[in-house]
Amino acid sequence: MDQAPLHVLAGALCDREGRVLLAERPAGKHLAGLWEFPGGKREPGETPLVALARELDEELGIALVEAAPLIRVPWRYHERALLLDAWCVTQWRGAPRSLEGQGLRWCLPMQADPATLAPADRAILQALRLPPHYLITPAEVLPAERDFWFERIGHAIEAGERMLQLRLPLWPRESVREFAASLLPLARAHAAQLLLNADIEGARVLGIGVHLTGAQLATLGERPLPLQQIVGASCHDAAQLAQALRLDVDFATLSPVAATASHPQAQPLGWSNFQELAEAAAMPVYALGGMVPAQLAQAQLAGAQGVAGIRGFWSAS
Ligand SMILES: Nc1nc2c([nH]c(=O)n2[C@H]2C[C@H](O)[C@@H](COP(=O)(O)OP(=O)(O)OP(=O)(O)O)O2)c(=O)[nH]1
Repeated sequence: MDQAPLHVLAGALCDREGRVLLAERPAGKHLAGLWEFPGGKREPGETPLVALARELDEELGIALVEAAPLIRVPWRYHERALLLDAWCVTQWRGAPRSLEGQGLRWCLPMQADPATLAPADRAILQALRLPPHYLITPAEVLPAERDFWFERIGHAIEAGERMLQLRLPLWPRESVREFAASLLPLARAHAAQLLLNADIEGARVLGIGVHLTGAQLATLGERPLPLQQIVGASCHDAAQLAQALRLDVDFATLSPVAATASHPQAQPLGWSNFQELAEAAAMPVYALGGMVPAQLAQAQLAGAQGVAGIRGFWSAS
């Protein structure tokens, strides 16, 4: 019989400049030489926060003051199953120093190289990088409405939205690419991510992200873009989330959480099914379907990275 997974705490110390502290796993330990977030195994009788505070004290000589849950990543390294429980540590006392001879370095999450991290930490890095909102354009937008939507998306980016999917099924593919290219300078100036729906080749050429459809998930054999370009995937059940993980995507949307006008025939998941699926997925998951930005706190309580949406979001931004 499988043993219960090892419960491992990981603390992402976030400083005022938005940098996080990475530690090198010491020689002789499992995954030696790879970078990780400081932490370690929970001991019997400890709560997660007590275990995290102890590890941060032992490894870095700091006292934990404030931390919030970030993501829980179920992972398996050969025979070793673990639950990597990552917290965002926003306040501590003392200056972190290497007490176990481990290398330490501060870096912005966008500048960390995922290939140098312990494999399970890629999901933590994505959770640090990805924003709480994911906006998707309404499917019925016509090519004739281009200028209106150019302005609308521009306003959303200027208002602070950081990730947008261009899903424009009524437009010729070339027009969507041209539209994305024209939005890119503004998006880059604000560090906002643009994703094309399904158009892997367009995303490759433009150097932007792609959001994979369920049909693409089923047929692709590997991640379609380099790690520097973001890849999302539309999922509706555990099998699709598992396939998204095999393809090494950066995040998934899981839908429909609630009844939604765009997919009236789909059976809503509800928050409890959403939570079960999101917690079993080793990647950030956005709640999609009938969502409005005001549901962010509820979605995060259910283990979501954030909320994604079409109608409820454009009216708000
Ligand atoms: N601490 C930590 N461990 C991680 C991360 N990512 C990741 O895959 N792991 C794995 C590596 C190990 O298999 C396991 C944690 O073990 P550990 O060796 O750090 O635990 P510990 O500090 O209690 O060490 P020890 O005294 O038992 O040697 O989790 C991470 O970001 N932080």
